[in-house]
Amino acid sequence: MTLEEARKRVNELRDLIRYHNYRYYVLADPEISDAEYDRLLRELKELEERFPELKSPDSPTEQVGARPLESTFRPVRHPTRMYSLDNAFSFDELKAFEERIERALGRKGPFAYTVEHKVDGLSVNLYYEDGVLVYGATRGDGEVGEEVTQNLLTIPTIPRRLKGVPERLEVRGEVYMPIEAFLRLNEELEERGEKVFKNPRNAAAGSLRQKDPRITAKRGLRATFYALGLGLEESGLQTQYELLLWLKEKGFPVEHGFTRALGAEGVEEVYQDWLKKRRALPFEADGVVAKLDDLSLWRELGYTARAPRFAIAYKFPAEEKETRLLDVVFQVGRTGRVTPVGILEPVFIEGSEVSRVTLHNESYIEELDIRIGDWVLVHKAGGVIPEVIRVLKERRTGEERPIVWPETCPECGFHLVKEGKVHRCPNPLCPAKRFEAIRHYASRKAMDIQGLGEKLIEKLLEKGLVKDVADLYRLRKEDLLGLERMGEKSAENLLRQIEASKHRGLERLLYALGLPGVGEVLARNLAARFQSMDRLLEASLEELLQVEGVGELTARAILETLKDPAFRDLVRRLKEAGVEMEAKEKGGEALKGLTFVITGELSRPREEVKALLRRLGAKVTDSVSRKTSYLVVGENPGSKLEKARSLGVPTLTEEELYRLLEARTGKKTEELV
Ligand SMILES: NC(=O)c1ccc[n+]([C@@H]2O[C@H](COP(=O)([O-])OP(=O)(O)OC[C@H]3O[C@@H](n4cnc5c(N)ncnc54)[C@H](O)[C@@H]3O)[C@@H](O)[C@H]2O)c1
Ligand SMILES: [Zn+2]
Repeated sequence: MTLEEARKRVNELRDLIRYHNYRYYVLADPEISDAEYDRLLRELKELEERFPELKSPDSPTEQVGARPLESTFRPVRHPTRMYSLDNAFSFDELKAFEERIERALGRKGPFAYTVEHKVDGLSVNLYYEDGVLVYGATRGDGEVGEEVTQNLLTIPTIPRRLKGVPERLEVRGEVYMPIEAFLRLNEELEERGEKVFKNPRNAAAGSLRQKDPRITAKRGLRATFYALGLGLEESGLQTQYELLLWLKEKGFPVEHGFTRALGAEGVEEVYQDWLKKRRALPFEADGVVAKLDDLSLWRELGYTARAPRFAIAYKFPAEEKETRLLDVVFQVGRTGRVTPVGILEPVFIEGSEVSRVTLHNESYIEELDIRIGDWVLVHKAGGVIPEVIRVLKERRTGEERPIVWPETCPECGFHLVKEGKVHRCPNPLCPAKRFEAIRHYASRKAMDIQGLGEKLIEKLLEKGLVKDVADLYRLRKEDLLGLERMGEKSAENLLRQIEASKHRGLERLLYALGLPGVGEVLARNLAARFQSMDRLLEASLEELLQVEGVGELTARAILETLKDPAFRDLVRRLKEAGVEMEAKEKGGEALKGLTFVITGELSRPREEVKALLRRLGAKVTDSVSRKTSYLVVGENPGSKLEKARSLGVPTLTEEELYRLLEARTGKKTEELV
């Protein structure tokens, strides 16, 4: 390659990468996979190394993320710069990283590292002064980010006040969307026929940068922290390991798995171990991060324009394979929604065969512009979920056929109804709905009826022994013995399992009944709020909206189901069968961990309010301190108000207090006192 050719390619690559940076960082809507992006960046890096005269400080290889655009958010300059991380994709590259360190320090390894999960989210910087959170911001281009304090404050685990910390402190970490919340959000979007998010990282970025923090609040974001900016020196910490423990002690959520390892070999061992356990994580991890443990070495090594020299991201494999879309079948789910599923020519990806891939909904198909017969690029999102990255349109022959939605339900033949971009089977007795409903009800995280597998459910439905989940409780041994391959013993076992499932509690029952949009977490939140099925059946839209994690759409859909006579009948029959309908976790501690102080006159006797707060698990004290969670301010407040203001303690009017109680307990204040 001549210099001129290299120059041309370098310019092309820079343009391309800048475009993808914009899609990824600014729009949170990438067009290509991370692996494809990484390949472009790598090619650029290699060219710049081969032709140093082409290096330039404004090359994407020298930059972090992207400078935020003019937007609704206030730009903030970070007190100290934020960086990205260099990557290693193999053990050899990891060793090369350690060798670079050896050369730079003029000392032989192996060195001690702290190894952490590389949580796939977006980095944020929290800035505290005198222990009080002043603002939180995104990384942006490392120098200037966007202030997103209100949105960050919807994450309940982010501490607002700290004790015993340096006067000026920056705490850095990752905001992410747990996989469960991500799947729920996408299901909600699918139900609405809207565009789904490609992965939890984009969903997190899109959710954190919402104009309306109330929307952010419904998205269930979480955060984990792992670094300090300002304040690191003053903290007196010696190692990264200590730093993580320190963060934890100060009240920050810290991803728990972190560990120490010696040398590249030690890091490799942790990596292999975590790679195996990756599927069990509640969040998506795209690799591990190894950081030199000894912080004094950080000072010696310093940073490149883009990344620290003392740390490396060792990425998990992200295999991508080309294959063909052979056909599309249509599946009917519990809610009757029809989901297109792509049938692929089987390919092996990261250890298992992939032959089916969800195509989500009509919007998704339109956007991908995918046709039957197309060549597609496929990977496993998060190492688990097969996903089409892109259609290889350049390989089209003209023989490809558009995907045609069926007019009728593939299971029962009912005419499908179309609501916006969502196709639905309106038949309440559709067998697909029944099968799915029973399978879900019996599943491990729901009522956990072991032994009630798919084959058996099919047989029970075929023989007409059950029509819905309530019928499970009417099964007798004779019924079961009449089934193929069902012995005395397994029949008895199954009946015992069914019996045991009566006592799982409201939390599990709500999940098991498959209320629209209600996953495990939401089921628990609903149970905590309403405590009993009877209370939930009477819930209003407003009450539902107050439950953490319930969005407008979910609330409406839940309400509709609760009012549905068929649902009510099902609940009645389950109750008659002896299925428990009370929450296992009692809501008596709705205010646990909070400390209140009251000033001024309230509309109720102060003692009554105090007693109420205490009954709900809160502490009530007489003077305002940094420990106070809220100062309740009545008429003619005293000096406590000033004190609270000077300490940055949040205040509540009486009205606001009652709203808080209602939100936490799901009960009107009148019902509580
Ligand atoms: N698909 C696309 O079009 C596209 C475009 C731009 C970027 N990307 C992806 O984004 C990556 C670059 O993004 P980046 O600059 O945020 O870097 P990165 O994600 O490769 O790694 C750096 C980041 O990791 C995060 N991190 C997570 N856990 C951490 C821990 N325990 N310790 C320290 N940091 C931790 C931090 O946010 C840090 O900034 C690329 O490698 C690419 O995969 C994709
Ligand atoms: Zn049907």
